[in-house]
Amino acid sequence: MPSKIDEKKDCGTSVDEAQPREGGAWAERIRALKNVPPVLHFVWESGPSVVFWNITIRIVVAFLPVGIGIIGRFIIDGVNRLRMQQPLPAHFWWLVGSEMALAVLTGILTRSVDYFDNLLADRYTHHVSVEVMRKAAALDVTVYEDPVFYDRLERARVQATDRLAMIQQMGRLIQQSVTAIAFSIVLIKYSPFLLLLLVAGILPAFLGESHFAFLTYAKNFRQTPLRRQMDYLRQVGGSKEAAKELKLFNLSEYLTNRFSALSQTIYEQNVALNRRRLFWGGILAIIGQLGYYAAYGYSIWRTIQGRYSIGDLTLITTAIMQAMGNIQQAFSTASGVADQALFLTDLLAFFEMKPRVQNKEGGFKVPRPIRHGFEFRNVSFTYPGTERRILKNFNFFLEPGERIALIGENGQGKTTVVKLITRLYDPSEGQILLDGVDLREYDLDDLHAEMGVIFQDFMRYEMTARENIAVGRVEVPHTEEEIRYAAEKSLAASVVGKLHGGYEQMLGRRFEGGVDLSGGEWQRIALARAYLRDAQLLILDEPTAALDARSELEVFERFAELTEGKMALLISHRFSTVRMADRIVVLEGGRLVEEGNHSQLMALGGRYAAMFEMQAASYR
Ligand SMILES: Nc1ncnc2c1ncn2[C@@H]1O[C@H](COP(=O)(O)OP(=O)(O)OP(=O)(O)O)[C@@H](O)[C@H]1O
Repeated sequence: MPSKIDEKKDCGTSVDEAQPREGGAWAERIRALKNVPPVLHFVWESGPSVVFWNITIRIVVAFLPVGIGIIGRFIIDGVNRLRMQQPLPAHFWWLVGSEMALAVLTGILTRSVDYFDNLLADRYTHHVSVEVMRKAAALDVTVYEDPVFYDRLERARVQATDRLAMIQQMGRLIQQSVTAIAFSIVLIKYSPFLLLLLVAGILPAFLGESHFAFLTYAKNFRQTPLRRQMDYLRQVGGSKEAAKELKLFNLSEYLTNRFSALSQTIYEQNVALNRRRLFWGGILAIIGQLGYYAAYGYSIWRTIQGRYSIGDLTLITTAIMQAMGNIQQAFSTASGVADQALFLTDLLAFFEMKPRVQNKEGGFKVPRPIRHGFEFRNVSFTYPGTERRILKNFNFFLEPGERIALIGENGQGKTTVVKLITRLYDPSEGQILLDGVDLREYDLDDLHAEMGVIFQDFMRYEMTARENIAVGRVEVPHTEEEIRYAAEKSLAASVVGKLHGGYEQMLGRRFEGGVDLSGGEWQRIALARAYLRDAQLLILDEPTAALDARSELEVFERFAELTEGKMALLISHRFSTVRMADRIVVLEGGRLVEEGNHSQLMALGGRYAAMFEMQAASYR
């Protein structure tokens, strides 16, 4: 049976997956270079002064080998003069001292470059990770149901945290280019032909390297879904939640085999590519060597002819080696940067994603108090990327001071109503009004601030008990009394009372000293969050399912007290709770089919009465 997710084509945001194809490699690579400027911008933003010093020192370091080479030439020619019975040139020992000073300086500055590289990488990782988290938070909940988005988010996360190499490469590219240019100028001074020989030798190797770097990227890109599956299997295999089922259904072996099969596929693809790279890389490297020896042979020949001195030959040899080494490295670093830039396609695409649910600039503040309440006017809704209409011309209102219970069998659209009233989604057709004004006209943050919502699948934060309650309202500081009051109301106080560390007790098992709670206990803690919010609308979506009947009754008695004068929307399958509502709304097939209070609906003898009787009978 296809899952909900399988059915989706597009979920909330336009995620156009530009799969890199092997054929379009070069065009793709050149296009990817447009990613470099925005990334440089990120790098710059992470620490302008660190970037400045990094580049400045690298440029100084880049010139040092040229200086050392040129001084070396004079030293060698000087010594050679002795052999020809001539005196040492003036300042000879100064030259030796300067060469040594430059060597020492190179050592010091190279270490400083490492220091600034690390500093910058840390800052960049921090900066981009924070931006990724902010962006992910700003996107619709819809995108989290989209596997394409997940792949992209995962790649973006890796790209945000794994770019030390890229930062170093960019710096090195500058340094290598400056050194290569400086030595090339030295060579051109002797003979342009030398430089030509070098470039001819190096170019094929560069093209080969770049091509394979792209293929590696394309391979990694294709492997992302496999890696996600592997991560999932690894996570399930080691998770606390799954441990019981894994043992009892004997699933561990099955999961391990699936993991191994995926891992093997990835391994084989990697080996195939690495073999090709080894073969072609080797051939192209030989061509490079030929270029070097041709230039070397040419200079020896000219020295024998007496056109170059021994010092010249030494300088030329150094210059050839350094120019060749640096050009080669600069090419491969540039290719590395282009490759990294391709990876960054995902990061940048992620940053460009736009949420469907937009916050209106300068939107209205939610009235305090709300006067007329919420109204669903002919609302229809289809989840993005699916065909089925979940709500069909749904009409419904919720007035101030009312407590409404929304009931219906599984999958009738109750939670969907909550998602719409909280603007996690916008209706496909029709309107939702608050005090007669479309919800979309209100400031989204302000709207959310007026709602206290606890969903069926509420979060269990692996934080202290206090923090688990306090996250209900992080916008403003709260007092100790407020936390305790919320805990009293939700019955969480008795749970906290039993904890060794009280409100400071770490919950969950992930961190040291943490203790786990039962489902019902977690639920009470989560409920306290809703109570902590000074919201005008409280929504509880089956929040008490894990509570025993007595606790649930107690929670709702308090709920009734607490919501006095506020609006409350309650979803529950327990009729003992539902009957306490001022009005009960029955949903079926995405439509409102009955509404009224308990006695009215019982008197009507319709669906509500039938469902109520069915549940009552099961208790008899
Ligand atoms: N994100 C989604 N994408 C696509 N379809 C969805 C999504 N969420 C829910 N649905 C579908 O919408 C229908 C209504 O779901 P909803 O969660 O609103 O039902 P419900 O009445 O709250 O059910 P329950 O009592 O089981 O909680 C279901 O058939 C469900 O499969």
